[in-house]
Amino acid sequence: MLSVKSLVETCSLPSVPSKYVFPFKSHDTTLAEESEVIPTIDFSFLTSGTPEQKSNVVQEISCACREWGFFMVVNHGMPKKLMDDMLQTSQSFFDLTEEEKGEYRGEQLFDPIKYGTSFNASVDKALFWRDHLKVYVHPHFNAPHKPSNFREISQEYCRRAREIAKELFKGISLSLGLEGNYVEKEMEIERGSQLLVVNLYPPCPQPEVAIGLPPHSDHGLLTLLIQNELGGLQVQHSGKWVPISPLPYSILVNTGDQMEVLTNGTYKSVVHRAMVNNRATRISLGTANGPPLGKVVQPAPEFVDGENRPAAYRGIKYKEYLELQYSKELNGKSCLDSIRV
Ligand SMILES: O=C(O)CCC(=O)C(=O)O
Ligand SMILES: [Fe+2]
Repeated sequence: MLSVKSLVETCSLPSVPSKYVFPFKSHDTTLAEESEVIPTIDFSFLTSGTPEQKSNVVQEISCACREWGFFMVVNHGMPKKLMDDMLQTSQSFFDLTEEEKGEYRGEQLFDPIKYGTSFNASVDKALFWRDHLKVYVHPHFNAPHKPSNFREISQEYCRRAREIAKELFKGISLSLGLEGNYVEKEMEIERGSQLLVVNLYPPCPQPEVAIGLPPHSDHGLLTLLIQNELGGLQVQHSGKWVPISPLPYSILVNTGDQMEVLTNGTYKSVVHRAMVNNRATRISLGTANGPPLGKVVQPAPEFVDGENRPAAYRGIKYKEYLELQYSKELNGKSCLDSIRV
């Protein structure tokens, strides 16, 4: 199937082709007040703050996870140049010819490197205004061989993103009143999976009728996301859509479905979507940090209490959960709903 980038570049489209028209409902356009902003977490307090600063930031993580499931991390130590280089080499990947990128075209969910469009075009009802590159980067590192600097840059970027995720897992564990290494140990993060997802949203002639990514929650434990200067991400909060305008060089973080299952719903995954624009290409780059693919994730005993609080989800291998998500259209939290007890 034609990539959106090729569609835009080869045909001068006056309007969006009908298969890209997204069935928005009227309330889908309700935006939250501008005063609604996601919490900001100062990462440096977590790693090198005074005991008081650390305990405050753990408290802030607790509120952010309970009330939002989405927050912006600053002072995270990821070098700015590395963030710029990562976005740049990702853009260069999409700038390769379709023939060059075609090597990585595939429909198999667990292909180590997969270039494509939409989400799963064989089940998506409407197509999404989005091309993507998905690379499994941990525990086995993979990278496309073009552009030539992609391997080196993405390896360093993903390594650092994993380090940041590990510290956040510590903060999250403490915020749940557990030992700092709880999530890391329980979810075997040392050999856990990390999936790099690059989203390319070319300019769209009718941004109000198409969507980049429909409302969905992320499948993993924790997603770290960066983007170029163009907005488009919106997070669902108290029934309204909150547009996200991240500070330059901040990292957006959100809790995913595995976190909701592990904590038996204490920390929920959050629904978000990507809107498109008619000005320029937006690029976003996420790393989904999860347990090993073979790990069965189920509500942990710490969050289950007999009949007072029974397990609300059935245990399922992370790999099978990914298969389940890929077998249906991407639609809010429908995948998580299907494993609710
Ligand atoms: O493009 C964005 O801002 C969001 C991307 C996203 O939600 C995802 O890749 O799962
Ligand atoms: Fe997402």
